[in-house]
Amino acid sequence: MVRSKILLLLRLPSRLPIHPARLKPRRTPSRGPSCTSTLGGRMFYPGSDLQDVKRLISDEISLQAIPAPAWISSETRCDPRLTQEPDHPALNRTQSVGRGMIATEDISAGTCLGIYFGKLIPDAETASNNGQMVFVSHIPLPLHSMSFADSQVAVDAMSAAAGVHLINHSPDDVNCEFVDVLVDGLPVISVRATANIVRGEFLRIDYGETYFEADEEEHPVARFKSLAIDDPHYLARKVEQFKNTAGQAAAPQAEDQVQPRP
Ligand SMILES: C[S@@+](CC[C@H](N)C(=O)[O-])C[C@H]1O[C@@H](n2cnc3c(N)ncnc32)[C@H](O)[C@@H]1O
Repeated sequence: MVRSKILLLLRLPSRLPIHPARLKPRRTPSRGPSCTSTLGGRMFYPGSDLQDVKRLISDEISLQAIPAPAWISSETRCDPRLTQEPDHPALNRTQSVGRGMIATEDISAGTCLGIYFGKLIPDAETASNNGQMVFVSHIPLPLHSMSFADSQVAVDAMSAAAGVHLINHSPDDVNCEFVDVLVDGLPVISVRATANIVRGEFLRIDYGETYFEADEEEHPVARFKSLAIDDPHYLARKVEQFKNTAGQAAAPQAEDQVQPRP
């Protein structure tokens, strides 16, 4: 069975079924676009070589094959009905969990929402440095990585403006999940909707039980819809956030909640 796992710059999540080690940042030269596999005319894994891909699609790994979605060659490699929100509130509204991904239209359960796109990192690099993951991107930005547990080949998700690597964590009440699939014969880590998602709803995915360590607190994330700046509730929410920051407790407002799905 192939298991997905997520790795973050500077820290490996110990909650997911992956190496319980920390990701050490290390800049190494890119190996260049030697992979000949393409999707939509673009290099699928620009930093990988063909051997990496062949190993991943060996007989040892059997993955469900899905047709290439229309958005596969887009910059974000995700459903165009998803967009980045710069400020995903935590449930108590005094904190934000950073950027998040949000649906701009209703999306049905089962939809492939995007793929975890990036460079393949081969065994030698993932296993190096006493089992600690190696950060192989030449881009000095915080990157997110996922890997196929059985293959030990990781993917550095390059920081596109938006993409499924920006989906925030929720321990329960998720509306999507990680799934390993083959797209046009290439193994990818995809994100699939597990429920009907309504317009304006934040995506919520389970990173796993041991992702958050002492240095980073896990917050229940809001199921709130994002509010447009001209929404009558927008200003009220900002005022409430300001008050909360000043130390006054406030409970979530019912009108902001996404309606329960059937
Ligand atoms: C895969 S990134 C998600 C995108 C991220 N919010 C950003 O702006 O880049 C994972 C990081 O988002 C933040 N995050 C996501 N969900 C969270 C949650 N429920 N509680 C606290 N932090 C969360 C944490 O900083 C975590 O390390």
